Amino acid sequence: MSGKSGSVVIEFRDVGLYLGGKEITQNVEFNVRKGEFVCVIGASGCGKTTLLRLVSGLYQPTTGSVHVDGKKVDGPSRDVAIVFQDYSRALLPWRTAAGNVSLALEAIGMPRAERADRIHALLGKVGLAQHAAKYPSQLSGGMQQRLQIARSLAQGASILLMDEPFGALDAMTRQSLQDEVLELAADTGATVLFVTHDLEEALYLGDRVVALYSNPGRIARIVDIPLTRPRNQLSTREEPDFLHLRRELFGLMEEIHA
Ligand SMILES: Nc1ncnc2c1ncn2[C@@H]1O[C@H](COP(=O)(O)OP(=O)(O)OP(=O)(O)O)[C@@H](O)[C@H]1O
Repeated sequence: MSGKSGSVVIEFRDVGLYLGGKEITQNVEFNVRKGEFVCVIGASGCGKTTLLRLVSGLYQPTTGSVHVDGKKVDGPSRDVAIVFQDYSRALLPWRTAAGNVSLALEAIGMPRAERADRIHALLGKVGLAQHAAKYPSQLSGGMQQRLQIARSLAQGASILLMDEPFGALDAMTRQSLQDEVLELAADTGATVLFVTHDLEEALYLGDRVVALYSNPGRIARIVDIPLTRPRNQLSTREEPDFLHLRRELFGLMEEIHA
């Protein structure tokens, strides 16, 4: 299903950003709705990560504004979590899976007596209930990613920002993690803004794809992805709509690079 009709949760309102005297983004304007999965693509250095930093409050726009749940972003918020590519470094190695989730609950001040149930429920939600006592080094990459997501949910985040999370992985692992993320997003109702270099990954995952021009980063096109869900690594990638959109986006990226 594409074109989610929920309320708008992320709004870029004519966002411009200068850093160190350089114009990094210009006139960026788009919305992401509740539960939507939006992918951002574009050449290296075009400002994809910058958009995530603007949503997470790590950067403040020079002009325009970014809003989350109708509120102007002016710093980090618990509603928004960044899922890092380097799973192993994002988790505390000396804490078990349960301990890593507990940390987020401790941070929001949840009393100890309530924590165990909540940890169990969150680990269950991401399919790690049987691995609560394991340390991150004993978990696969996919499990570590799910643990990061459980921790994000524990902190109360309903918006996940993912920055090329599968960049360094082999094709098979990448595909299985793509499916895990889609399943988790569907199960939790999270809103996802996902940065990738990979056009086909963007098409496979997204409800919409935002393609950026470089220097400065600005929107080239926003494309709806009307492919049915759940998606399937074989059949979705063979659908005529997928192939058509792939051709269209490749053409667009060639134009952008020309
Ligand atoms: N703190 C900063 N000061 C000055 N320039 C910056 C800063 N942070 C990012 N930039 C510049 O902003 C531009 C966009 O960077 P960004 O990391 O958002 O691009 P990207 O599209 O995510 O790139 P990649 O695909 O290579 O990760 C780049 O030219 C980068 O050099």
